[in-house]
Amino acid sequence: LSLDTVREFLTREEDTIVFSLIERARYPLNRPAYDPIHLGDGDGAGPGRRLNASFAELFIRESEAVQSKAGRYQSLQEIPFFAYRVPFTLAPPFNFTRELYPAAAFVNLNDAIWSMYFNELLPVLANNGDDGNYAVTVDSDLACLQVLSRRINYGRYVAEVKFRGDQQTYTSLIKAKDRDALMKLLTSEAQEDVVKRRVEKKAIVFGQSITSDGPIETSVSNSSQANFKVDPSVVYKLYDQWVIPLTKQVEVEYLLHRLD
Ligand SMILES: C=C(O[C@@H]1C=C(C(=O)O)C=C[C@H]1O)C(=O)O
Repeated sequence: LSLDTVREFLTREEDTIVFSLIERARYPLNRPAYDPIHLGDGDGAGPGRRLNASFAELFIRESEAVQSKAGRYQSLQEIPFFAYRVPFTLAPPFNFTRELYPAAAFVNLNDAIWSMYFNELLPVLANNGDDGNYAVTVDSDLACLQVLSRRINYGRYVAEVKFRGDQQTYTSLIKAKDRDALMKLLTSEAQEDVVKRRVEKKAIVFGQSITSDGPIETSVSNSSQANFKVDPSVVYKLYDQWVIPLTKQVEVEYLLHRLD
């Protein structure tokens, strides 16, 4: 684990993030998938009874339960949005290397990622409309949520590398519980700028229609503005306002538990 290898990991996740956003943007908003479910008469639940969950939430819970049973969360890189008590895994056993400090490994911002995704990102990602394809739609939401969670909560690994690289300074700031100073120390504005410009470019390159003889666009021109499968400025904004700030928040929370 080095700063180069963790940054390589984050760079590769950008590809998955851009493609998962492209997939979600294919479908209209499909609002009923996100409304609380009302059970009808004759279902045994009483008339108009309201389940305190949406179709999207039920789908994600059930999907995660299967993946939990299959061992997805045996790797600390993966963190589910819901807690499952699954006593065994169906997967072949594997001894994952444990790079994280055990008492800090639990840190994650899945709740914040969940509400950011549904309240802020989804409304600008999907066009209004309803085509009834609820299962494939929320399956694409799950793909987005899983990769955003993995990327943002990977801040734990970034923080571990930075801690090991400057143990003395970090240790005194952690002991002083000085969040602001920790945030400042782990921030690299130059790196953030590289990340944001690169991910916007990936949205431009990955999100255009490819023809066998035409050129590949690498920037947004007036003629191409409306043609991208996901708006490159939305992807830039996603990183600028949420992905990077949340990753840094994970880093700070992890560091605050690094000496526990
Ligand atoms: C992840 C890092 O830590 C911070 C967060 C960044 C990000 O989320 O992309 C980029 C630079 C740093 O301010 C890093 O240094 O690479």
